[in-house]
Amino acid sequence: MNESNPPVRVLIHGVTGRMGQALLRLAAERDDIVVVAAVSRSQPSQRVVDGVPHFAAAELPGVPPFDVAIDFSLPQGFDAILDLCAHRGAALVSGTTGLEDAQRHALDSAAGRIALLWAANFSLGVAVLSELVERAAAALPGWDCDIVESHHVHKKDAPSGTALALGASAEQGGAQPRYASLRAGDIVGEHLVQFAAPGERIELVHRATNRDIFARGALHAAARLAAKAPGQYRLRDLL
Ligand SMILES: NC(=O)C1=CN([C@@H]2O[C@H](COP(=O)(O)OP(=O)(O)OC[C@H]3O[C@@H](n4cnc5c(N)ncnc54)[C@H](OP(=O)(O)O)[C@@H]3O)[C@@H](O)[C@H]2O)C=CC1
Ligand SMILES: O=C(O)C1=N[C@H](C(=O)O)C[C@H](O)C1
Repeated sequence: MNESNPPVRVLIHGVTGRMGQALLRLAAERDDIVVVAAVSRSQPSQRVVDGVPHFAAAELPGVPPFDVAIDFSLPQGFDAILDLCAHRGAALVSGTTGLEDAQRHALDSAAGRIALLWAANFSLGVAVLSELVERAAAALPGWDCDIVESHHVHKKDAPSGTALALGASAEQGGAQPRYASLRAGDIVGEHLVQFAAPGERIELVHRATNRDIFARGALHAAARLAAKAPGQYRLRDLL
């Protein structure tokens, strides 16, 4: 880090969650990012943790200045962080899944004012899988296409955001995907895309075994997005 590039000031939204905790831990290892605020739905048990001020969702309007928010919360929390970023002119990286259509439209319109990246999955492996799925679908017209996703028992939305994004890639290639969801134990995230025809089957699988991969991808994107002009960006634009 040289003196002309001060660290990007980050707000973590959903800090008490599985992803929020990984983001906080991994952000501390980087010198291009400084976490200036951390927000959860409920009142924090400690006001400052390791030098980072913590806030409840109701206190969001009063958080200190930040360059980019990283949001891994729930759909109920999404509107408030999008509004705050738009109001403050700050960038937003969001991985929150299960958003309503109206929330996706709000993202599209906010892109006129701020730099935005929403991605259903921040792993490099899923980005590559997505391209493979589109190619396979295009090469296998008329084959059955089924997407099976498995996650931990605490996950609320189904099908997962990643399954729906892989389904969109399959549709791009001409397939008509069906979905199945499993919730079991502590599975971090598995996605199987199966193409089947009489007498043969192709299976493309991604298995995430550690959610640090998602957190690293989101932190990397946030560090780059902070300097971007308003607009909607894809993960691959920021690699
Ligand atoms: N795109 C990707 O690569 C990935 C996306 N995800 C998605 O990220 C999201 C979070 O996942 P995970 O960490 O497992 O979830 P958790 O349930 O563990 O954490 C949710 C977090 O959001 C907070 N929260 C809930 N409601 C609100 C609200 N109204 N306002 C502000 N904060 C709120 C919770 O606070 P409190 O503790 O106070 O309730 C908590 O900090 C999910 O949508 C999941 O699907 C997950 C992994 C990867
Ligand atoms: O909730 C999770 O855990 C995950 N959610 C994302 C999704 O809905 O696809 C990404 C990953 O699979 C983990």
